[in-house]
Amino acid sequence: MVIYIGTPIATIAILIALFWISRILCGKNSNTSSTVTPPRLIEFSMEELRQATNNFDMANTIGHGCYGVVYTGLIGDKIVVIKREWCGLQPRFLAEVYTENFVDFIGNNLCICDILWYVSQVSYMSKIQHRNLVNLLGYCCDDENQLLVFEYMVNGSVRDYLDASRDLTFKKRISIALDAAKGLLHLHNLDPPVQHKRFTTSKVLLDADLNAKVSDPGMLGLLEARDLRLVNPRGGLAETIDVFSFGLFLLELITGEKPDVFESNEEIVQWILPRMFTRSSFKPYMKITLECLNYPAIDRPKMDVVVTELETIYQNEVISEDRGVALGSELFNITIE
Ligand SMILES: Nc1ncnc2c1ncn2[C@@H]1O[C@H](COP(=O)(O)OP(=O)(O)OP(=O)(O)O)[C@@H](O)[C@H]1O
Repeated sequence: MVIYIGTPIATIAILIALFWISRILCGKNSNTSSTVTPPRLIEFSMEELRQATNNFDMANTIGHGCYGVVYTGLIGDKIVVIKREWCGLQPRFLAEVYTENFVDFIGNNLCICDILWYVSQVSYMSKIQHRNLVNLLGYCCDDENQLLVFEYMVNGSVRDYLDASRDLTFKKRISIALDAAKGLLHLHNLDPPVQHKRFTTSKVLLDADLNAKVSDPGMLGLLEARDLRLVNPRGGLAETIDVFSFGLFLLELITGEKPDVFESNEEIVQWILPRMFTRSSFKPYMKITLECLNYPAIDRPKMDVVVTELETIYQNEVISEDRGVALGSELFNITIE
C-alpha cells in the first residue's frame, strides 16, 4: 500500500499556519455588557456575490475606500454591503507577517498561506462584535478575489449625512457621538486592546433610526499589510490616536464642517473661540472635545471618560428637551453668555 503524504515541507507549513489560525480563533475576547455573540461567519462563493451585486454593477456602487470598492447587494431577502479589494492578495502580505526564513521555508506554498492568513484576519474581525460596531457577516477569498460582507447601514456615514444637510438635533448628535464612543471603548477594552486608527466621520455609519456604529473595527491587520498611512498622524501614539480622532469627529459632528488639521490645541481654541455657544450642554461638549485633542497626547482622556461625559450631556439634553435649540450655521453667531 502506498500512502501519499505530499511534500513534507508543504505539509509542515500548512500545519503551522493552521495552528496559528486556531490560536487566533481561540483568542480572548472582551465581555463588556453590549458584546454580541458572534454569528457564524459565512464563506461566500464569488458566484454568490456576483449574483448579489448584479455582477458588480456600477448601479450597486455606494462608495470606495482604501480597501476597495463598496457595493450593496441582495443575499436572500437581506441587503448587505460588499467591499471588494482593489488588488488581489500579494505574497508580501505574508512576508510582513512572518520572518524571512519562514517565508523561504514555505517556498511554493505562499499562495495557500496568504489565503489562510487572510481568513485568519477575517475570522478575528468577525469575533469583534458589539452593538455599536458594524458587523462583519462573511467573506469570499480565493487566489484572485477577496471580498468582505458587512451589515448594511441604510443612512450611510455621518459624513454623508452631514453633507446631505439633513436635520440633526443637538440631542441626536450627542446620541450619535455616544454610540460611536461606546464602539471605540469596546475596541479599547478588548484583550489585547484594539485601536481603530482610522476613525473619522466616514467610519461612523447610521442605521434607519440613526443609531451609530463604527465601521471597519479590527480591520487594521488587513490594511497595515498595505503600507497605509494613518488618518490623523498628529494623533500621537497608538493609545491616544483614536481619542484625538474622536475629538475631530466631535468637532465635525457639531459644526457639520471638516475641521482643519490642527498643529496645536491653541489653534483649536482659536478655531472654536468665534463659535462660542450659549446653551449649557455645549460647554461640556466643547470641553470634552478639546480634552480629546489635547497636547501632549498623554493629557487626553481615555474613552471610558469620554463615554461618561457624553452620557451626562445626553441626560441633560433629555431633561431639558423641551427647550430645543436648532443647530446650523446660526448656532455659531450666538455670543458668549
Ligand atoms: N456597512 C455599510 N453600510 C452602508 N454604507 C457603507 C457601509 N460601509 C461603507 N459604506 C459607504 O461606503 C463608503 C466607503 O466606505 P469605506 O469604508 O470603504 O471607505 P471610507 O471610510 O470612505 O475611506 P477609507 O476606508 O479609505 O478611510 C462610506 O463612506 C459609506 O458611505
